[in-house]
Amino acid sequence: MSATAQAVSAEGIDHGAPAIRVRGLRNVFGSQVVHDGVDLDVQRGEIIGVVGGSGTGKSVLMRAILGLRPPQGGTIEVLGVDALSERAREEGVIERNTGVLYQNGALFSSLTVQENVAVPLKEHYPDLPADMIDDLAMLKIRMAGLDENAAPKLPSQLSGGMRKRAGIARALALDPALLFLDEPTAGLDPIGAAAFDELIRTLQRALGLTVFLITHDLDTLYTICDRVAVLADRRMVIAAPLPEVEKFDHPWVQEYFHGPRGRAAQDAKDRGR
Ligand SMILES: Nc1ncnc2c1ncn2[C@@H]1O[C@H](COP(=O)(O)OP(=O)(O)OP(=O)(O)O)[C@@H](O)[C@H]1O
Repeated sequence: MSATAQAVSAEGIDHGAPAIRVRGLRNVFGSQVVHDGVDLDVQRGEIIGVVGGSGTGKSVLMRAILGLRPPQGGTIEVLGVDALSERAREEGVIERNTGVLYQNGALFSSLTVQENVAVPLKEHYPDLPADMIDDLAMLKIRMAGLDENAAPKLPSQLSGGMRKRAGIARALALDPALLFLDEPTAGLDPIGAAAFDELIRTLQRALGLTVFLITHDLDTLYTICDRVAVLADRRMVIAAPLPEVEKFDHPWVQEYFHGPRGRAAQDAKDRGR
């Protein structure tokens, strides 16, 4: 078997391919064109921060990459797999290799934390014995920085920060190569947000994850993102390391990074936050 053949798994995952490759993506709702020619490459093992004004289509982009909503045009590859293909959808390839933390945590309110984390395990590995599922769920709960005491609690019995950690535990359930986070620090106080950023960075390094992170939080961009991608004018106007993005000549970018909040975040980074 050649090296190339070995790098491609039975389910079609190409371990040499970029984590995400989007070309010419077009998304339309009725008469509203949200994306018109979005291109994006996400490299293995990077944390990419996706920013843009409200309604520029950050969540729509994430849902398209996850195969949750077919776009009106363009191509999407995730780990070398055509994410829009029938086969990928039918076999759940993208779902099995990605973990997602939605904005509100999206936990099942009637299930405990441990039961929530077990849901994807039971769905994808129905033959796993129950005690093994419990052990795996507990491991993910600890990896997300939660105490074991949180496991039997319902989401309503947790603080906002703990709920997000429970969401991360569930996102990690299937040992994904890619983690998608939709505004992970929204609603957290600054100390909680900084701790959450730290958790993401630690997990990314320890597990070699690729992280696609939608955020409005400038501190998150400055502290943990390797590159920043900016959605504006219905496309990705730049995807580059922050120093390059800060200098990019675009009105939204200039306002965002050099307005009062942008300057405060830069100062905080310089002081070591
Ligand atoms: N299911 C849908 N039906 C109709 N329009 C939609 C749908 N989903 C998204 N849109 C529209 O697409 C645009 C982009 O939405 P999206 O949620 O991706 O924005 P966003 O960049 O994530 O915004 P925010 O930063 O405010 O969360 C919005 O104008 C929204 O109204």
